[in-house]
Order: sequence, then C-alpha cells, then structure tokens
Amino acid sequence: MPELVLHANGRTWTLDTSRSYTIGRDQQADISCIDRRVSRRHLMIRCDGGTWVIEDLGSANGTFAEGRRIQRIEVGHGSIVRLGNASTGMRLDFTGAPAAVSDDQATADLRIRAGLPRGEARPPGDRGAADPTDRGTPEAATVTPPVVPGPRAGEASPVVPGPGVGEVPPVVPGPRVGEVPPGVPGPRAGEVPPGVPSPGVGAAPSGPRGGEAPPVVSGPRAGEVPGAATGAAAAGGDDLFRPLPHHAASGLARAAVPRTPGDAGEARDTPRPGGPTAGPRGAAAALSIDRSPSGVHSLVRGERLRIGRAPDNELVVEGPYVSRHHAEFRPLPDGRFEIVDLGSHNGTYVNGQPVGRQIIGPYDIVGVGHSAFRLAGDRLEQFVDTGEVFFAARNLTVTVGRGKTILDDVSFGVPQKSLVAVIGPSGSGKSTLLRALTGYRPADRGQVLYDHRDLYVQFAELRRRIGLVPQDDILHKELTVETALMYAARLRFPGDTKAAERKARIDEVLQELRLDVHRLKKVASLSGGQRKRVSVALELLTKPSLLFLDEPTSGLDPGLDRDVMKLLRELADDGRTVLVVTHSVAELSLCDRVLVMAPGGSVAYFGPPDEALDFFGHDSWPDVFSAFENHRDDDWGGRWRASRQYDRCVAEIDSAVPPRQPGTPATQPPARAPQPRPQRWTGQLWTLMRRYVSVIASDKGFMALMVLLPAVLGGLSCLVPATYGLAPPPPDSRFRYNQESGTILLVLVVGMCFSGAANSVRELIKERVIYERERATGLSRSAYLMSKVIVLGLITAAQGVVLCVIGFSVRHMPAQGLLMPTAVEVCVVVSALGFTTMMFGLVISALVRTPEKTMPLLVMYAVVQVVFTGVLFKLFDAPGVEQAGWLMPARWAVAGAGTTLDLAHTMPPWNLDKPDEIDPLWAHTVTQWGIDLGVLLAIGLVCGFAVARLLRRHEPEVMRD
Ligand SMILES: Nc1ncnc2c1ncn2[C@@H]1O[C@H](COP(=O)(O)OP(=O)(O)OP(=O)(O)O)[C@@H](O)[C@H]1O
Repeated sequence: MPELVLHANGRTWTLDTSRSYTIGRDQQADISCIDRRVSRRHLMIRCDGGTWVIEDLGSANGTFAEGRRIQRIEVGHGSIVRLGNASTGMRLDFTGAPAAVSDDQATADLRIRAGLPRGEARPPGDRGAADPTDRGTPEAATVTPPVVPGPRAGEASPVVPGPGVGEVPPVVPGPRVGEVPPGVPGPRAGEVPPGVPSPGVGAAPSGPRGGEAPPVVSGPRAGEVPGAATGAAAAGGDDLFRPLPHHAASGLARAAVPRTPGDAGEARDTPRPGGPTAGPRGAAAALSIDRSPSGVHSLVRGERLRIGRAPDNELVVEGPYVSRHHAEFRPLPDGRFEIVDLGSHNGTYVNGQPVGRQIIGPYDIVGVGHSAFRLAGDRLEQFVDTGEVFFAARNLTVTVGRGKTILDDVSFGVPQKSLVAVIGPSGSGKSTLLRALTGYRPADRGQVLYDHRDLYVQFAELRRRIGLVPQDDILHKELTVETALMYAARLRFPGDTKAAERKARIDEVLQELRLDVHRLKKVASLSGGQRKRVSVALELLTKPSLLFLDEPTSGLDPGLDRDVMKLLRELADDGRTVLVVTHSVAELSLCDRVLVMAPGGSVAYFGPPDEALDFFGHDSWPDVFSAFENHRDDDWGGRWRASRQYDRCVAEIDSAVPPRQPGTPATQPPARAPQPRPQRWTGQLWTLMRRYVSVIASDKGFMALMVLLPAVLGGLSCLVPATYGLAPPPPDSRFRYNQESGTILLVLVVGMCFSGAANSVRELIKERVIYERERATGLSRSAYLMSKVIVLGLITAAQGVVLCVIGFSVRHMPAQGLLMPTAVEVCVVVSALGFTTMMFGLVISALVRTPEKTMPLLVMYAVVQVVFTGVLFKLFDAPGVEQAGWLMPARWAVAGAGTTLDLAHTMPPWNLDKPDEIDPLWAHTVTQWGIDLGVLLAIGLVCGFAVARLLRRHEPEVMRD
C-alpha cells in the first residue's frame, strides 16, 4: 500500500504505513498544531488492513469530511478533512506518496523526505511509490493571479481565502512570476477583487497591508495541493502546525514556554545540527514560520529566479527594504538551490543572518525585505509580513550591577493588530522592558518572539520590522517636516530607490498621519502632539509591523493625549502591533491590552483594560498606584502568577508559541546578531553630510557664532601691542628679542583651541537619541562620525583661516617661511590645531551624558591648553610636565608655528645665560615643522578612534561590534 502524504498549512508529511499518527494540540502528538478548536488529542491516522483511516479520538469540536461530522473515515488521495469546524476548521489534504523520480530529481525529492516523520527518509535509490499529484504535471508553469493593490490606511484588506471543502483550487493561467497579467486590472483599494470570494469568519488576510503593493503570487499547479490559499488561510491564522518531533531532531527546534521564573533560561531557541547546507548556523537556526504562505512560486528546474523590486525580476517583491535586483535563487548541479545576494542594500538573510551566498536547505528561511521564503520541493513559499503577526515576550529578566533584578520574568503575548499600553509607577521597569523588547538592551534571560522567530538571534533581519519612537524626538528640529522625512528615507531606503519613490512614500505617510498641511513647517515650530506625529511618520516610512512608543504623550495636554492615543489605535487597526509606554491612564480604554508593571520590574497585570481595576480591587488607577507605592515590598508578581488571568495569559502565549521538542538542549547562550550590512557607506556619508549642512544652514544662531568666534578672537589678538608683530626685531633695532610674538601666538592658538572644541562639543550629545535610533536601523557608525569630522573639520579649518587673516593683517611677519610664505605656513598649523581640538570636542561630546556637562569640560580644556602652550613657561627639560605637554594639541601647534617663525630665537631665551638652550620642538627646520604638524594631526586621529569607541556606548547593544 502506498504511503499517504498529508498537507496542511503549506507543510507536507509523508505517513508511513507501519505506524499510526496522532494529531492534536498536545505537544506529544505526532503532528502537533495550535488551533484552539482542535483538541489536545484530536484524531488518529493509521493504516488498517491496507486502508488509511482517520479516527476521531473524542474531540470536543469534531472532525469533518464533506461537511459532516465523522467518527471514522477512510482517506486516500484527494481526501479533505477539517478539524474543529466543518467549513473553517483546520484543513488536512491527503494525496498519495511522492512519485518515483529520475536521478536528477533525487535531491529535490530528498527535500521532501527531509520532512518525513521519524527516520523515514529513504536512501536515494529507494524511489517509493508513484505520486499521483505529479502524474502528467508538466514542468512548472508559473502562474500569476491578478495583482491586487493593498488597501489604504483604515480600509479593509482584500482577503483571498483558499478553496472550501472538497474544492479544487482553480488554476489561474497567467504570465510568469513577476509579470502583471495583461488586461487584469487590480481592484481599487479596499475592494475585493472580482472572482475572489469574501472571506469566511476568521479568514486570514493574505493581501498586503495598506499602501503596500502586493507581492505577485503564483497560483498552484494543476493537481498540486495548494499551499498559499488552502486550509489555514481560509480557516484563520491560528491553525498552525508544529513540526513532528523528527523535525526538531533535524534542527527545526522549538523553545518551551517555561511557566516558572526558574526555568526561564530554557526559553532559548536551539540550533540544529549542521545540515546539508553551509553558512551561518548555530544560534541562528530558524524557528519555522508557522503560518500559511502568502504565495507559492514554482521553481523551474535549471533556471534562476531573481527577486527584487524592479518589474524585470522573475519574482517581484515590493517593500522599502527591497533593492531593485535583490537576490537570486540559483540551481546547483546536484539539484539544490543556493541564494545569492546581488549586492542588495539591505541584505539577504538566511535564518535571520545576513549572507552573500548560501545553499538553501528545506528548513531554511530566506529573508528579503519584509518577505520570507522557504523551499518546499520545487516550490518556493513566500510569507509576506503584512504586520499581522503574533508578538510575545517570554520570561524577560534583566539584571544590573551585582545581580539587582530590574525586570523580573516578564511574559505576555499579543495577537496581531493589538494596541498595548504599558503602565506602572516610576522606576517599575517600563523603559527597561521597552529596551528589552526592541533589542536595544536584550534581556539577560528570556525571549522576544516575533512571528515565532527569536528577535535577539535574528535581530539583523528583524530589526527592520520594528519602529521605535523614543521619548525624545528623533528629528532635527531645524529642518522642515518634509526635509526631515526626506533625509530619513534616504538613510533607510535602499540606495537604488528613486527620488520619486521616496517622495511617494513620504506623501503617503504624511497623508496617513494628517500631516500634509504641516509639511513645509519647521519641526521646531510644531506643537508637541504634531511633533510626535512627525516622529511616528518617520518610523512608518519603512512600514514596520511593530511600533513601540516611549511616553509619546508626556507633556501633552489631555486633548492631545487623546489624539495621540487615537492615532495609535488607528495604526494598530491598520495592521500593526503597537505597544506604548505611558504615564497617562485616561485613554486606556482605547487599548486592547494593558500591561501593568509593579515595583521591582515584575508584571502586576496583563489583560483587557476594563478588567484591570477589578483585578486590583480598586476603583481608580491612582488608588492602584498608591497601593504600589504603599506596599512596594508586596509580591505583586506572585499575586499575578497565582491569578486566573495569568493562566489565560500563559495559555495565549502557549497557543501561539510552539513548544520545545523533547530531546533538544534546554539552554542556549544568547547570540548576538552580526553587524548587519549597512547601505552603501559612501551613500550614507553623503546623505549625512548633506543633512548636517542643512541643519547648520537653517540654524542662523549657530552660523553667526561660527563666523563671529574666529573674527572676534582674531581681532582680540590685534589688541596685543607689538611693534615688530610676529617677526624678530630688525638687526639695527636696539632690541634683540620680540617677547610679544609669543603672546600674539598664544592668543591665536588658544582662540583656535576654543573655537574648534566649541564647534563640536555639543554635536554628538544633542543628537544622541537620533543616532541611537538610526544606528538601530542600519546606520554606519563610521559614516556618521566621518560626516561630522568632514563638515566640522572644514568649518573649523575655514575659521582658522579667518582667525589668521584677521590676526596677521596688522602684523609684521618674517619674510620667508620654511616651505611656504610665513602666513600660509602658520595658517596651516593653526587650522590643523582647529581640526584636532574639534576632534577633542567630539570626544567630550561622546563622553558626557547630558549637554550641560560639556561646558565645564570645554572651559577646563581651554585653560589646560593655555598652560601647555610652552609660551608661558619652560616646558622642555621639565620631567613630567614636558611629557604631559606632549598630549596637548596647543603645545604642538605653538611648536609648529614656532618653527616657522623661529620663535626660539625671536622670543628671549628662558635662561639668558644660556641663549642656545632652545625648545627642541621649536627648531627652525622643515623636519621639525613636519613632526609638529604630524603629531598634531595624529592626536586628532587618536581622538577620532576614541570617539568611535565611545559612540558604541550609545548604540543598541545588539548593534555593537
Ligand atoms: N543601568 C542601570 N543600572 C542600575 N539600575 C538601573 C539601570 N537602568 C535602570 N535602572 C533602575 O531600574 C529601575 C527601572 O528603570 P526604568 O527606567 O526602566 O523605569 P521606568 O518604569 O521606565 O521609570 P520612569 O517611569 O520613571 O521612566 C529603576 O529603579 C532604575 O533606577
């Protein structure tokens, strides 16, 4: 008798005649699923006397075939059975065993065998029975349904349910993947396309989200069991299968949901042992995507399949993170496929890790933009992240210092399209939780699951699905709304995005957030609420599925508070999960769930907001907060865990998170995602420089200061009375030395020190929040730093020129320098000093935690430089002091200018009895001038490295390298 092949939710199981199989929600079931309508042990499939039979094991909601509830039924090729509901229940499709294959098909067949339960993969020579599904099926004819534009914000997504019971999915002939079929206009936004039946209750939307162009999807082949639009899609998003235990052994590992704080450490994903593919593995091994594919594409044997945004790709994938020609599936001689990144701007990922080229195995998940792909035989399943994903935190625990717990075993799970408020007294760990959830500061224990994937392990890829609006605005207030968004789009979108595409997305977002009337206003001129909207708009540019906000309503009046919360409600309804940390409890009723944090960082309550006050036994939130304050040492977390509501919460997470399979290791050290590939470095640098110049140009005060400072300081140097200026007295003079030359140089050098450092000392601290956010979205640290160095360096050098021109304008100068005219040579050194002190200012800026601390440090720095110029007292031959002076830019600058001016002989010697004892750094030689200048610039470079190092401290932990 042939083996039976079971298909459900895009997965395939080949059932062996020699054993029976149970299906149910029980983790021990052979085929475990998580549809709540399915009983823990729902049915059994076994081979009885040469016939395959299904027996209902007394399930609560029943097993159905052809619309009737059945107790026992024979099944074979073509049978369709539903669990839990006659029309929308989880669907099982049965076909015969795979067909015998030719040698060149053997490897592809192995892919299917890899999905066999418990050691049933056969050697390549073992062909197995013929597969009726393949009989007469020609080489994959790729078909494409009409392209359906996604609905706009607030409009319902068109839903394309799969075939009903006993239906055969229609074969839709059409053009190749990626082509739009001629003459088939897509329906208007929000309309259900013609010929597409309305969704049933609980149907899972398969269309793209508002404003997003849909992926082009190829339909199933004739006689092929459909993947995309079958059972699960029609039945609802939660009839998700867990893999067979065999899969776990193969590495499709799961993690358990520990219910007690003690076993939180078990909640780590487990790597699979090395499979047939090479490349990043270990911690990166993927949790599988437990939902129906949104599209299934046929891979034509021997042909490449290119993915990208451009219409000339075989598979067109839209999205802000997809390059025009992004990646390519290439066939290998042995029948396998490899994925090759085509130099995309945002990377191609396998199991969450960026790859350049990698052979793809049957369990590997390839990530391109917001789409994930999985090979299933000769088909490529596509899973588009439309934002309707399950998000969960499990046992998140953060400890600091000597083991102080500031986040204590926090678990919760939210279904798609939820608005969740996080409230709690000050210091209860809300911000810590937010940082843990976004991966900015991963929890020391526990997991954050995004669409069943471990965010910490796969941060490199998944970070693009997260939008975060910090408490401080992530905008340059000097720019107009439109310009700020334009630069953000330039930095976040792929480098090959056309200006028109960026503009279209900006227009779309501005419209969505009702900001179009403010587009030309400066951010600084907007109200607090409008500014917050702009921050949200900036994050929405890249269509995140998860949006986190940290106290967006702080400082807003109650009306604006309501406006912002309503906006978040709309954003969630539109197909996102929105989590907001807030101090305001006035608008909690707009939320689906409220997470109440208790002192000590534990969860005090998680659930519907309207049940929360009853849970605490108080009439108002102030009473609840007072209770927290008055009973800080109470075990609020224990009270929550002992509650009935907690069981419901855990059950919710359980129902959507696959359990850890027996036999897999329990713990796994947290993995750090590798540094994701940024967009082209030069592109980022250019954008950052342009933005920086725009910001400076629109800050009139700063511009005026930049011009005034060197002009005033240069003018001050002119006040020093000096008959001979910077030159030595003429030979016929009664004076042998010119003491004032040193004084003039001192004023110029100190002025430059002050100007240079003042230019940069606030530059990093004032945009720290912006940097942190942009770094998390892929900004290159070195590009960021270089943009500051180049722009500020040029400004400072120009200031040096102004300073010198004014300072030298009234002075005599020695006739000839060492290499160049004297004024030019000194000006070069002064400008170099400006650069180095500017770099030192950046060090201060990267070091401090608040802008206020920069000023005292700047003053201290300037005074220290005065002391170590070498003009006020003798520095050489003074052990300790001399060496300290080597660290001072002013010392080397005075020395460099001194060599040109021959200051050692122009100024009186320190010891008149020893006129030949001169400062060695002031020797009037070209070599010494070069050394002085070189050391000066080298100090600047060292400062640059120090800044880069210090910047790391302000980056999301997972982004540090
Ligand atoms: N790095 C750290 N080292 C030591 N303690 C820390 C650290 N970060 C946070 N904490 C402490 O952890 C607790 C929680 O801080 P957190 O900022 O998350 O609270 P919060 O609920 O967001 O407070 P608020 O509402 O005032 O913003 C506080 O007591 C805080 O002092």
